[in-house]
Amino acid sequence: MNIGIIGAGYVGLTTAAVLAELGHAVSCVDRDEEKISRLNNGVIPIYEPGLDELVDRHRTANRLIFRHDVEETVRQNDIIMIAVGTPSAIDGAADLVFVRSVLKSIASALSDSKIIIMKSTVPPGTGDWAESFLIEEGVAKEHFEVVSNPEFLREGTAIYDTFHPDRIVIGTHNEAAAEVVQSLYAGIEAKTIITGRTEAELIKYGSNAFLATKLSFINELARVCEAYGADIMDVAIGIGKDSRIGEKFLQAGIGYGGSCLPKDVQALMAAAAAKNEPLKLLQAVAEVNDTQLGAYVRKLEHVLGGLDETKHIAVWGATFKENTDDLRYSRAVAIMESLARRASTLTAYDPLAAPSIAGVTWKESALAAVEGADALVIATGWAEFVQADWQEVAKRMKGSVVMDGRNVLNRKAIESAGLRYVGVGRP
Ligand SMILES: NC(=O)C1=CN([C@@H]2O[C@H](COP(=O)(O)OP(=O)(O)OC[C@H]3O[C@@H](n4cnc5c(N)ncnc54)[C@H](O)[C@@H]3O)[C@@H](O)[C@H]2O)C=CC1
Ligand SMILES: O=C(O)[C@H]1O[C@H](OP(=O)(O)OP(=O)(O)OC[C@H]2O[C@@H](n3ccc(=O)[nH]c3=O)[C@H](O)[C@@H]2O)[C@H](O)[C@@H](O)[C@@H]1O
Repeated sequence: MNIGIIGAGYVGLTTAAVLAELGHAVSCVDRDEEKISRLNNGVIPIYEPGLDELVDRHRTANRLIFRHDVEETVRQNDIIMIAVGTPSAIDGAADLVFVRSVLKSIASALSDSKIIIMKSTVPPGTGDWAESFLIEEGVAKEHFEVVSNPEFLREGTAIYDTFHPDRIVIGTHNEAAAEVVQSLYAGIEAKTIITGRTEAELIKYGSNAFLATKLSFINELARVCEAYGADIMDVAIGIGKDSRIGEKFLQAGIGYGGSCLPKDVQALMAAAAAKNEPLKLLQAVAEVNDTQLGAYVRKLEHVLGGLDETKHIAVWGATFKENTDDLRYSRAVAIMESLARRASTLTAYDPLAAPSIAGVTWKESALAAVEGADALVIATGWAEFVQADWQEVAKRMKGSVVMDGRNVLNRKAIESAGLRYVGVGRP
């Protein structure tokens, strides 16, 4: 099938590459001309394991093309997939400015029958609104069908997740359109859920909100463990073994970040509030996440006997999690901003990113960053940090405190190097 994907970000690029691999002819369009010209020169603008190889193979075989003319892409393809960003507006609601602008382009170019797939995460009711919007813009109803088809991939494992989804959700009551969308994914083994458009939109928000809830729950329980001298890692294993709860997403840490969980929690709260249904539970989920980092900084302060201009802190990790170069709502960046205001020296290292943060000096390696440090904070769970040479770290540090903000390190290896291990919610 011919598919035009609008938006060459994490979701657009991954979906484009996977659909090309499944045998479709894919055009991926972005209004960012520089991004498109880089893509046409074989430069992938994001770090996502496996994406470059897949894109390169299909681009050179002409199954995947990159362009910046949205209207022309709409004219030439039967299926249009919207994968543009839906960031938070000031009040936390999803800002649909990019979606609206894409719909305008679609309206100006649409003349024959199209299926318009909403891949972007959008609030409940957006599909209905998009349909009305296109009709108001003069498009005949019989010329299009808006279908919700939310995305559940995680950054860092996006290709694997897209080939092996837990489920494919298709939101439309139009059976023919549902069949076409389902056929796009032929070759992927997954349960397909065909439901209403608004239900599909809420499945996406509900899933991210539930994941965030699980994380704030375990992070709050980690505080209780800390107060009672118990180990949250053991407690999480014991809880997760109940198959009704599940073991995943119970890793306590300095809080969740990234471009989606924080924004989608806020957007669902805003959508609910707009219908006079305030979500108290999600309010608490966000609050726990917002305060998790402060609790950890206070712990560092306590362990060091004060956090002042005499202290040199090293931080490993800048991205919001490992295996990505994405810095959006990174808790690692937030911890650096907080520490830089108080410590005398802050040195940092990340394998992929070095954002400009006042007071932070970036080093070329993990070991260089710990030179002379009183304490080391692990803010992102990169494998390189987990496998660090702790004897060498101990030699280079001035102090001995290793703060594991992701509970990923091997405590024994650290302690046998003479260092002091401090996890989250661990004695
Ligand atoms: N990043 C992720 O892991 C996931 C994201 N999502 C959702 O997917 C959507 C996209 O997210 P990302 O890929 O992270 O976004 P992104 O910000 O990485 O990329 C969006 C792209 O859309 C382009 N764009 C914006 N307006 C345009 C227009 N009018 N015409 C053409 N191109 C336009 C931008 O230039 C940008 O390259 C969001 O709604 C997000 O919530 C869903 C699942 C996973
Ligand atoms: O809508 C989205 O964009 C995506 O949001 C998340 O994916 P992602 O943001 O890529 O990353 P996650 O793996 O969910 O991690 C989010 C944050 O939670 C943290 N986390 C995750 C798991 C855990 O056990 N503990 C924990 O602190 C991570 O370090 C990270 O900061 C969801 O997991 C995806 O299913 C969803 O498609």
